[in-house]
Amino acid sequence: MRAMINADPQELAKFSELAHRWWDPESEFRPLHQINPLRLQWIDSLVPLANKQLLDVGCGGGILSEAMAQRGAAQVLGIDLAVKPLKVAQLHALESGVHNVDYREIAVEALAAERPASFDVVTCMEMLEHVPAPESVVRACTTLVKPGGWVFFSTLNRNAKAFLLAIVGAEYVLKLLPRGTHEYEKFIRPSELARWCRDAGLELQRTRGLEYNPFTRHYALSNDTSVNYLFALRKPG
Ligand SMILES: C[S@@+](CC[C@H](N)C(=O)[O-])C[C@H]1O[C@@H](n2cnc3c(N)ncnc32)[C@H](O)[C@@H]1O
Repeated sequence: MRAMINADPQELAKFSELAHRWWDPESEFRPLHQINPLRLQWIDSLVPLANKQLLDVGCGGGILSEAMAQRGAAQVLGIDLAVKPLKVAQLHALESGVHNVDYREIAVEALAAERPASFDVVTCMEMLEHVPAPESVVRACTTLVKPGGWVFFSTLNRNAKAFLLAIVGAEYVLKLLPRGTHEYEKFIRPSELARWCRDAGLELQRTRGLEYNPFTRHYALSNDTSVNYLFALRKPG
């Protein structure tokens, strides 16, 4: 019997369908391209990535995985369950001549059973709001990181402002994202994510918000976690 996989096939199909545009900075993936230098810089400032073993969970087309590899990581493994984005990621790394990144189609829970305590840093960005049981992803990421290592999550908060900005604004008014990209019920309050992390055995170190300015069309890190936010956590050593 096949084990139950913690994934929504419609979500995976959605990302596969758009995969060929992943690296087009003017496509639906423009927001990921824009936030990438900000999150990369923040992560690298907390835990210098050079010579580290990194895991990027829900890596998609590899925007963050490849950037972390280029920062000098010893090795980056990007995993996802959508096949086409992984192929795009692989091809892009080949074209960029980046050799210290690998991609694999495997559930994070399965990798946790295979390679516990193997990574210095685990990143899982903009992914938790697309899975049926995000707390299971949090537990698996905790298993995968070495004692003393760091885990980073980013996701969307669940409140009226996030609904207005991340769904009505981004999908319907500004059309930054295709309609149906996000489902409000799957958004996660910081208090919920903090509880799952605590229960898994992670200690919260820092929280940052990500703000979008529709006039300048730019993102910035801020203290406002009401829409998009990031957590930096550590597994006790
Ligand atoms: C919005 S994209 C974010 C991609 C990347 N993490 C980034 O921030 O640049 C969400 C990704 O999560 C992946 N995803 C959704 N459900 C997943 C699951 N259950 N396991 C692994 N990846 C999943 C999708 O295929 C997609 O690549």
